Order: sequence, then C-alpha cells, then structure tokens
Amino acid sequence: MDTSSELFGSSIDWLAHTLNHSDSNIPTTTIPLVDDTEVVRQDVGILELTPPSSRPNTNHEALIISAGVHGNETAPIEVLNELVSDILQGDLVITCPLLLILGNPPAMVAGERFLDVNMNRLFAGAHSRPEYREFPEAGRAGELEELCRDFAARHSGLALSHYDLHTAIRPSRREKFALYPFVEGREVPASQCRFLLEADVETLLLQHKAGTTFSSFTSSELGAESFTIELGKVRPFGENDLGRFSGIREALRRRFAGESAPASSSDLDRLTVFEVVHEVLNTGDGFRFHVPDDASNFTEYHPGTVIWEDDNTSYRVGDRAEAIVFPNRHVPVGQRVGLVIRPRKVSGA
Ligand SMILES: O=C(O)CCC(=O)N[C@@H](CCC(=O)O)C(=O)O
Ligand SMILES: [Zn+2]
Repeated sequence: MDTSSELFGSSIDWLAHTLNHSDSNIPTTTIPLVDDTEVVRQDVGILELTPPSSRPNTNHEALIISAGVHGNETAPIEVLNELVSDILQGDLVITCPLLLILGNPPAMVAGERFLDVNMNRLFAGAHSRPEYREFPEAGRAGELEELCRDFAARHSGLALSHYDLHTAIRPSRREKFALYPFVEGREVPASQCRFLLEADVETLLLQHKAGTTFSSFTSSELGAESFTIELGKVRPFGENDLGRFSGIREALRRRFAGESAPASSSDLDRLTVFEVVHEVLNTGDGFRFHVPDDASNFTEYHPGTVIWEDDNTSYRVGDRAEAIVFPNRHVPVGQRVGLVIRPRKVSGA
C-alpha cells in the first residue's frame, strides 16, 4: 500500500479525504514516509509531520499552517493540499515539525464561511462560552487549541510561527495582506516581514487589541509569531487561479525545506504597514453602518466622515484619512462589522 492510501484510503488526497469524512470520527493513524518523516493523521483535516531527529532543523523552527477555518475560503486549502501531496510523494523533504490544519471540514463541504457560528471568533477560550459551546464549531476550535498547545509544548525549544491562511469576501485595493495579532509590547520581527514579502504579501495590519481569532490565540497563549494572511478573494473549489497563490506556496515550500530566505525579500520598504484604530461592532438596535455593502477593502474615507452610528454614539474618521477593511454588516450583535485602519506613522514623522 502506498503512503497516500494508508492515510487517506480510497480518497485521492488529503483534501478529498477531509471532505469525504467531514462528519466522521476517525482514529489517529501514524505512518512513516520513505525518508523517515513521521506523519500522524490526528483527526479529519489535521496532520502532524515530524522529520527524523537526525535531519538538521536548519531554521530551528516549528510551523503551524491552517486554512479553511472559513469553509468557503478555498484557495489556501488547495495550496496546502498541494504541499501535503508533494511531501507524501517525496517531492518535498521537510526539515521542521509541521502541524497542518484544515479548520472547518463541514463548512468546506457546504461551501460556506461557517455552519452555525464563525469559528474564527471561538478561540482563546471563547468556544467554551455558554452561547457557543453546543455548536460543532466550538468543539473543533477547542480541539485545535488543544492540538496546538500540545504541539507547542513538545517543540518548546524551537521558534514557533503560525500562518492562518484566508481569502476575503470583498474585492481589495491591496490584494494580499496580513494581520498581526496584538500582544503587549512586541514588534513584528524583520524575518517575518521578509517572509510576508516573499509570499507576495506587501501590506501588514497591526491589530490594536487581543481577540478571539485563531492567530490571536496562538500568539497570546503559545508565544507564536502568528499572522492571519488574506491571499485574495473567496471563490468555490476549482474556481481559483492558483497561479495567483504561487508566492505563498513557494514561500511555505522553502520554509518546510529549511532553506534560507531569498535575497529578493530583503527590501523591507516594500511593506506598507497600517494600524487598526477602531473596531466597528454591531451594537444592535439602531446600529447604522455607513459603508456600502460593495465597498472594497482599503477604501479610504476623509477626515470627519461618519463610519457608523447608533442612537447613543458614532464613529468619525479622525484628522487623517482612514480606510475600511472587512466591511460586513451581516454579523450578529456584538461581532465585528469592520476594521478602521490608517497608515502607521513612521517614527519621528
Ligand atoms: O473578508 C472578510 O470580511 C473576512 C475575511 C476573514 O475571514 N478575515 C479574518 C480576519 C481575522 C483577523 O482579524 O485576524 C476573519 O474575519 O476571521
Ligand atoms: Zn476567513
């Protein structure tokens, strides 16, 4: 039996296996690859890969890569699946431990962002709140947290990075961008900026407070260098132009193989950095959001523009232009309707 059929039975690959077993309980399975990498299928859509200890971990790191936390954001899922196929076929030899996650298999099958509740608001313990804990997405978020905790603990001597790969609902004036979760007192390491540039991600948003996203959990609780990375626009399986995702695919391939970063990503001036200045939340009755439904990400608003209001309060753009990211009025009360951002001032300016 070949490696793929030992892990995935009659399914052609990891993605097909994940879609075919999205609602199943499957046992943990461990198999060695011919190059002695150990592959553990921890659950549906969750693989842990460990290179043999005799192989140097050149970058001294461990990586968590997730996609499909939103089920309809298919391009990063396809990219990750391709990388897994390459590893299993022996075309990509990994040098560092990997935890690879397809976040929400039932939503992937349905082609929906989520089924019951947005899984990317359920981390950092939010999955155990009474209003969420009955939903399958809460159980999955709790399971992912546990697996990440365990992975981080077993590799505590290594630098841990987590890239949570997404695509956006709206068109975007900046096609690819990353969000850096807020952790008091830290700065984005230059090596991470270089990785983003290598992946064709030339825009970075600095969050202003900790949240309940997957990347916020891994950075706050596990001390990982984590990013949510938006790589393009949401499209159904099979409709992605995967050529537009070659940057992230090749950058991850390089990290998996433990190679050093290409010189082309060293010009950090190519990275435009924004800071989040305000998170718009749905405040319930009387909430009025003045950004139209078809506004692209990074649409700019002049100083003084009212972005939202309700019967008690409002938010106006400050004395410099600000832009909107992730505008979406169709969220439950209390959840994020959008982020208001502005370019970070260069120190001294
Ligand atoms: O396009 C949209 O409105 C949402 C795209 C998306 O899923 N973005 C993530 C960002 C997570 C973060 O803030 O780090 C999300 O909304 O969960
Ligand atoms: Zn998403």
